Amino acid sequence: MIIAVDGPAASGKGTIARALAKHYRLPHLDTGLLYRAVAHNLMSAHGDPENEQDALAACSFEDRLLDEPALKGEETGRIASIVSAHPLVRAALIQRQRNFARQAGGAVLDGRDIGTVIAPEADAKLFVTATPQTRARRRHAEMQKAGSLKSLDSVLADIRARDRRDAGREIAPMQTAPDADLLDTSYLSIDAAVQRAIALVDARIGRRLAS
Ligand SMILES: Nc1ncnc2c1ncn2[C@@H]1O[C@H](COP(=O)(O)OP(=O)(O)OP(=O)(O)O)[C@@H](O)[C@H]1O
Ligand SMILES: Nc1ccn([C@@H]2O[C@H](COP(=O)(O)O)[C@@H](O)[C@H]2O)c(=O)n1
Repeated sequence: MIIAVDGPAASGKGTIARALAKHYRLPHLDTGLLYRAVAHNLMSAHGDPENEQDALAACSFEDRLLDEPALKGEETGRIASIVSAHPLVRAALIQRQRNFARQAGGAVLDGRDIGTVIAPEADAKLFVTATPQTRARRRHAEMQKAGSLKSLDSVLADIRARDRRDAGREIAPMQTAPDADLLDTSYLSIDAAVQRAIALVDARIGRRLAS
């Protein structure tokens, strides 16, 4: 069984994807980490994220790099959203994601284009979202715990800029797959959001088995 969980920054898709993976006993891939790994390599090589060749040169890495804590930094996320707009970067990472999705027994993947590009055949697709203000508050709280002094207004501006890049790019833009279930977590606790996600996935699986 393949479950696709897409959505914008700080929407809660990773939290939900990890919970779904635990519930259905499936492996999970946060595909954002792949683009963050590219950003990390490019920054280490002092490359230009706007330069597609510099970004392509940063696409070769071992899976163990995905465990590097530095990948979760906000600047790495910002650079990731720039390099992810290059067609050659997306092409370099697509098979790695498809192989993960199509492994025996299936998987849960979260990102921006799982239900539309990586695994359009997924058995269940969720598009997780929340208001920009809610997402900024969540990201700001995360960053404060990590010692950041960045203001909430600045985090909101970053969230909006990231949304514009992710939804506005030519290739594989962030968008809701026609057959995805929308899950707005703005006014849901984590537990309520997870329970809702499980109900949506169970309903999709049930309909598929009945058809
Ligand atoms: N329903 C919720 N209510 C309150 N906080 C939430 C909820 N869902 C997630 N969070 C918190 O919001 C933050 C971002 O969640 P998460 O990492 O799952 O988002 P994401 O969409 O995967 O983000 P990104 O793609 O930017 O990494 C985390 O600190 C998480 O604990
Ligand atoms: N499937 C994906 C996943 C991510 N991206 C880009 O990477 C950036 C960082 O992702 P996070 O999930 O860690 O926020 C993100 O802003 C996207 O630009 C992508 O293009 N496709």
